[in-house]
Amino acid sequence: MLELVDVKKQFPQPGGGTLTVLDIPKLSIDAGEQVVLIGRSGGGKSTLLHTIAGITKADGGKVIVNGYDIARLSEAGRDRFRAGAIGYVFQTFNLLGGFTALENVRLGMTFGSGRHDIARARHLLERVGLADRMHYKPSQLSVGQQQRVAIARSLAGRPKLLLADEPTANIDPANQQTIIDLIRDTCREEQVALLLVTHSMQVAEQFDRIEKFEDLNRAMATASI
Ligand SMILES: Nc1ncnc2c1ncn2[C@@H]1O[C@H](COP(=O)(O)OP(=O)(O)OP(=O)(O)O)[C@@H](O)[C@H]1O
Repeated sequence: MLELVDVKKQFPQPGGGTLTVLDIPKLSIDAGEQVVLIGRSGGGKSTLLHTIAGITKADGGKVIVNGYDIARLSEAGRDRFRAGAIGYVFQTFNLLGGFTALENVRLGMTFGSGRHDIARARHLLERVGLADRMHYKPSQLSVGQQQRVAIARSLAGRPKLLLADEPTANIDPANQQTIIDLIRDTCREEQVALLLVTHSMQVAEQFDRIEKFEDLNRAMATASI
């Protein structure tokens, strides 16, 4: 369902020169598989997730999601493809502050199917335990509840792949495991493949497949001037 081949990404640096952040010969994830990615801070894990999602365009190589090489698509094409095939859970949730939980989840469907499936939005919010908070805005929700809305939104467009970038980084320890369980269980139920980045070994050890970023990536973020 996901296959990366010789994916490269460089960034021009503010002080001059270029930083090679990604040089990944190969990474594959099967349909419905759950993979955890660990690695040192600043190594390029978020850049990898952005590249898989098509938020960032790879400089070279293939990023094949569901049979399509998104590295060959235009920015608009990547945006459309992402909306229909990929869910994303951000560290900082990225909810729209002016909209309720239900509206945020419905907006997650807009680009994918072009339809607002209100029943599905409600179902997802019920699934993440927010049946009684659907009409609350993000500022009226706890941080953990906001992340639950973000999880519901990420699945709204019926993605085949969910990318979760340190989804518990801003959650208090007592609620971290609940969020991890929620992501893993809903992915299983919806047969969504999962690639989850974490700094927590306690979280990583729960996965059958642990990938170390340093083993995947030849670049190791060394600057060349
Ligand atoms: N748009 C950009 N322009 C220039 N450099 C960038 C850009 N985006 C990321 N970088 C650099 O790429 C490197 C990798 O960043 P990235 O955010 O992918 O790391 P990370 O592994 O996700 O880190 P963390 O675990 O701390 O979140 C960093 O050194 C960062 O400064």
